Amino acid sequence: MEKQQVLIAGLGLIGGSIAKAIKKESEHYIIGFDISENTLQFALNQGIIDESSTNLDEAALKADIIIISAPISETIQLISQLDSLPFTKEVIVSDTASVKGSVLIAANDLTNKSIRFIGGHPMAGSHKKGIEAAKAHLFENAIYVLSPLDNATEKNVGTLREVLSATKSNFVVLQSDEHDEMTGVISHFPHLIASSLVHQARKWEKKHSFLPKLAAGGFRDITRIASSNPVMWQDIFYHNQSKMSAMLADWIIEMEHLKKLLEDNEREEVITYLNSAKNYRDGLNEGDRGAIPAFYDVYVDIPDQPGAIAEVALILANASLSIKNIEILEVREGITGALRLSFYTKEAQVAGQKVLKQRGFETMIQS
Ligand SMILES: NC(=O)C1=CN([C@@H]2O[C@H](COP(=O)(O)OP(=O)(O)OC[C@H]3O[C@@H](n4cnc5c(N)ncnc54)[C@H](O)[C@@H]3O)[C@@H](O)[C@H]2O)C=CC1
Ligand SMILES: O=C(O)C(=O)Cc1ccc(O)cc1
Repeated sequence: MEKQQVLIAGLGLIGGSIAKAIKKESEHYIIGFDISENTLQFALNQGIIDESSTNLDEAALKADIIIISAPISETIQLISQLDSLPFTKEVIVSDTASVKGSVLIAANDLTNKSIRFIGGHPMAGSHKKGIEAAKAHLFENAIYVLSPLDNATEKNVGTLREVLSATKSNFVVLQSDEHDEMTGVISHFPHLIASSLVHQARKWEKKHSFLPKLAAGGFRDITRIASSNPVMWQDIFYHNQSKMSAMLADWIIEMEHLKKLLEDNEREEVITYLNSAKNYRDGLNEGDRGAIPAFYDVYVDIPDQPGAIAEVALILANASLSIKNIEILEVREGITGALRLSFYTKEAQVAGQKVLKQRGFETMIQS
């Protein structure tokens, strides 16, 4: 395709990662815009962008594609700023905000005939923020949601997809309402619960000062996301308020039900409850279950000694098996610890377990 002038407005974790991926995989020209001078300087110095701009209007008029990757409330304001610009050609405008409803309402209000709006949301991230944390491979194999408005043609969507193909993500088209409901269930609401669990532990620590030392893998797993950027998550809850509030109401009913089961000593019913949750979660591993990522994990026991992790990594590398994620679980001094290795496919998971077993490692796949 023809070389595109891509403007990325907001060069933090997400904008920076998209810029890095496009720069790495294509010849497109990237202009960066951000309110932070330091961010722009960093992006230029690191070769993440070709040109920096502190004037959105000037930069936008040069662009074929504009990707706004600022906080949600800022994104809405930047979209409306574009409306008054005298574009001389068609321009594709997209965003990366975690909530699509309020962004698409703002985009729907645009009167500028040159703008073709395609909402976007790459479904991957990290607990870090800012350009320093940006990674070209952040969205590899992740879902990338696109929500085109009526003014965007198939060709516009194709052009945007082609430029974003550098991220190596998998595109799905969703309407904003279904997007906000689904991300509410699998991303936004769990975040709220994770933070509330941390608060609960903190309250109980007043009675039991030893409590944090008891916090084992389970507590850490379920509260990991509570360590993410609080300002961003507040913005997400605010913009997805109606869905979040409905989910909280649902959750409170569910908790009342559980409370009653426990108070009435309904042991069989509790087993049934836990079993059906286990079966559903385990089923998420199988095959292609849409926007829910599969978990192809292998647990490996390792001795707590220098070189143990390197040995596991080397065995997998020699078998040409790529690891999506590697996590150290519960390594305590002098005793066996465990690694959780996440693979991209079921085949790689099985092959990974096999080679590690052959080399004498204790392994497990959760079933
Ligand atoms: N962090 C994550 O895990 C994910 C975040 N998102 C969404 O992507 C968007 C960006 O998030 P992050 O990159 O994580 O945030 P970030 O905090 O790392 O970066 C935001 C960047 O936007 C800049 N900025 C703020 N106001 C601006 C304005 N008015 N004009 C230009 N630049 C401005 C900031 O200086 C910063 O460089 C948010 O809307 C978020 O909901 C989407 C997927 C994952
Ligand atoms: O919370 C999650 O699911 C993440 O792991 C990262 C993330 C955060 C925000 C998004 O909009 C999309 C993905």
